[in-house]
Amino acid sequence: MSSKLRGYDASGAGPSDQPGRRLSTLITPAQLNLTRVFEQDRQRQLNNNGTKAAESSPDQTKGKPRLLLMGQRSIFRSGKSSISSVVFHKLPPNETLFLESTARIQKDAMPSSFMDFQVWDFPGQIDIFENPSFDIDAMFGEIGALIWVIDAQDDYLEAVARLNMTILNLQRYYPNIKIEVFIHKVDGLSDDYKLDIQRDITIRIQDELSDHGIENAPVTFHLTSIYNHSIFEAFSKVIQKLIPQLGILEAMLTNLCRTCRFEKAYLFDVVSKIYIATDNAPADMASYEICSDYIDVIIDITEVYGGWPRSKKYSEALEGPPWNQKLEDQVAANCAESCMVLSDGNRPIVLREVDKYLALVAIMKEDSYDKMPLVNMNVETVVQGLKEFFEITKPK
Ligand SMILES: Nc1nc2c(ncn2[C@@H]2O[C@H](COP(=O)(O)OP(=O)(O)OP(=O)(O)O)[C@@H](O)[C@H]2O)c(=O)[nH]1
Repeated sequence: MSSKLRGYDASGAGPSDQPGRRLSTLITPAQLNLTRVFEQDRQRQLNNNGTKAAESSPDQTKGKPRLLLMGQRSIFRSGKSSISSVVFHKLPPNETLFLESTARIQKDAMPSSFMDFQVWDFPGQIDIFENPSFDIDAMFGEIGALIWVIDAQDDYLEAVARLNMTILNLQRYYPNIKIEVFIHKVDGLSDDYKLDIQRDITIRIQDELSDHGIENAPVTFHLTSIYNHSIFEAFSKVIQKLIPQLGILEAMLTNLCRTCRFEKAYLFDVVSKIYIATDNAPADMASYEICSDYIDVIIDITEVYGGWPRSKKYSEALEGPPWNQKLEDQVAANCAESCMVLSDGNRPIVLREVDKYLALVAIMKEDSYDKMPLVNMNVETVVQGLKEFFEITKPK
């Protein structure tokens, strides 16, 4: 894995003048274009949300996208707290059996995530539209998405009716809010039954909305369970909608896959294992699972072996002859990278940290392992590009 590949052009044209570093001082046309498009988008969003909402939101939450987890009231618990605990706090799924019912709104900031968003978990028994003490503007003014959780193993008619009411209320004042319906706890249901339920719920919601003259409301449906990767997949899709200029990220990964002959590449938020972008090849659950499990392996190994303090003497020995180089110059990446060959189908899998939150994970094609130096060069260039992308688009 060691190399001195930095400073080479990914096209293979030969050494370049350290593109990553040069770009940080000179602004390229691509950077200028991205900055301009991003600013236009931000301005449009501000206008859409209205200034009143922005003014009334509490300071500490300002500018941070917010995911609201809501679901049906009654004694049946749809699984909102379980979802948040499994995805964002690494709680093993079977330990959610011991979670207590949520009594108050739980506001959970995600400082160790790439986007610094918040997750608000609403108690099932609260109906915010019936309760005048809730400041609806503050709640929905800067919202990223509303996630409505329906328990598929229970009678869902009441949950669907309440969701319909919520959508109708929101559509009047906040037509741009994205509503993500998680048809949850689908583990243990047959594939046919899952699809039947999804179809039934979709029709009920669309019929109700069109009865009220609302067509094309931004409502999306996901089949989820905490007992498999479907919940991460669903959250990935939700988060992707919040990323400005996602298309640019996807184009970068698609190009990377083409030049390096990767089967699939994902950009992961390491802590939550949500993927925030992928290339344009059709998504498939199996490759996502392999890549996400690989992140777990790397994290476990890092916890055991990584980041340990080396004594000065030991470091000097490593940096001395025959290498005569600083440790950080002896590896391609300062932070972390790793590669391992999967035994099934001889497909190597490669992981490269982008920064402390993000990692690029890709599955290579069967015969591409011998092209590793070229692959490293291309990956390094894309990583520099990603860093610049997030520098330009980070909230100001
Ligand atoms: N089979 C199955 N059970 C689940 C799943 N997700 C959550 N559960 C179970 O559902 C029960 C209720 O979960 P909670 O997360 O507390 O539900 P909640 O919606 O937050 O409930 P309130 O806090 O009362 O609003 C727990 O016993 C979980 O183990 C799932 O995907 N599949």
